[in-house]
Amino acid sequence: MMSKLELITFGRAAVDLNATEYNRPMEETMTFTKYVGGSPANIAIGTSKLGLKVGMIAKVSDDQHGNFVINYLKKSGVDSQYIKKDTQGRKTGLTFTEIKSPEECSIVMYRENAADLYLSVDDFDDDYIKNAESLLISGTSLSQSPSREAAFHAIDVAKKSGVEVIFELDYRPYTWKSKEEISIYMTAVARMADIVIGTRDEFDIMEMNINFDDEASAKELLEYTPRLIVIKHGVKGSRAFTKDGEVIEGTIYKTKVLKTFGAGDSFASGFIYALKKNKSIKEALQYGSASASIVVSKHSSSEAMPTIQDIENLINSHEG
Ligand SMILES: Nc1ncnc2c1ncn2[C@@H]1O[C@H](COP(=O)(O)OP(=O)(O)O)[C@@H](O)[C@H]1O
Ligand SMILES: O=C(O)C[C@@H](O)[C@H](O)C(=O)COP(=O)(O)O
Repeated sequence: MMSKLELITFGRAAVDLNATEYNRPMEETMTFTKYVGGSPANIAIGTSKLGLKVGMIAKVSDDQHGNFVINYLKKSGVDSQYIKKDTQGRKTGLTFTEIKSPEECSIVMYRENAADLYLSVDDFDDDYIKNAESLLISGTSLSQSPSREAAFHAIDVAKKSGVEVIFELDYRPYTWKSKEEISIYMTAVARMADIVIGTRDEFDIMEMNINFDDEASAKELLEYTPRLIVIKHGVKGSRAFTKDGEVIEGTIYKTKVLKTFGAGDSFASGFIYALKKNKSIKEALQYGSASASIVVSKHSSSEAMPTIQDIENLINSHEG
């Protein structure tokens, strides 16, 4: 029997096509390099590379792109038995990235009829979740049915079995129908989760621009299930808030930035790994930040994920 999974990520496994030529708009970019992408897939790869036992629940296209994603996840050590192939011809999502300058990056997602949003409750076995330590849900999987119901079911199974639920807000402005819908579903899951991670902008979207303030956002959620809220602020770092009123500041490791995307998924990977290894929240923020610093200096969001040695070398080189 397989040993217990420490983490299952749920949702999008897709393809990133990152501009090979930097410092130009997408209109003028002629070549792209292909990587596995999709926030939950990136986090599965990142945490697996750090040494956690990780599985993923996802749905990809039944074609060469789906094969590429599954093969890469397997090669990265991610248990892929519940990465299903869509039987109705739906496609693996594609993300094209533009690197105009290290500070000016953007992404264009092709997600019409994306296979991951058709992940359904029939695509996985409840026991798979029951036997894991943690389940990571990405906000995008809530944007459309049947993936939305599948996510709520997965959370329900996790909660009934004492499996920790981590919610990565992962807001993408695709496939949602209205601001109210985003807020309703994201808030419902955030209130049920044990740990919530998101950028300040993502909290603003979830809250429909009510708080604009980390303390207020954290206070509101900490009255429900969550024990830990992490609010990220890009180059300004991050802040963690605990149920017993602790506020922990996370700083950044300055680096030569190649592109800005990938920071969130690598941060989550380092942060979750450190928590699993019983590091303090302060240390977990350092691991997340070091991991992100390494990934923003490289070309991809998945292949660039650091090893534990890379992260600890970076942290140690700044000690004192
Ligand atoms: N330019 C950067 N240089 C070094 N670290 C960065 C940089 N941008 C982000 N990070 C790190 O990555 C974390 C997450 O970045 P952020 O941009 O807030 O998330 P997201 O990528 O999800 O939008 C930050 O809290 C910080 O630790
Ligand atoms: O999540 C996606 O589908 C796209 C990602 O694979 C892409 O690399 C990206 O945008 C990463 O973003 P971030 O980690 O949230 O900065």
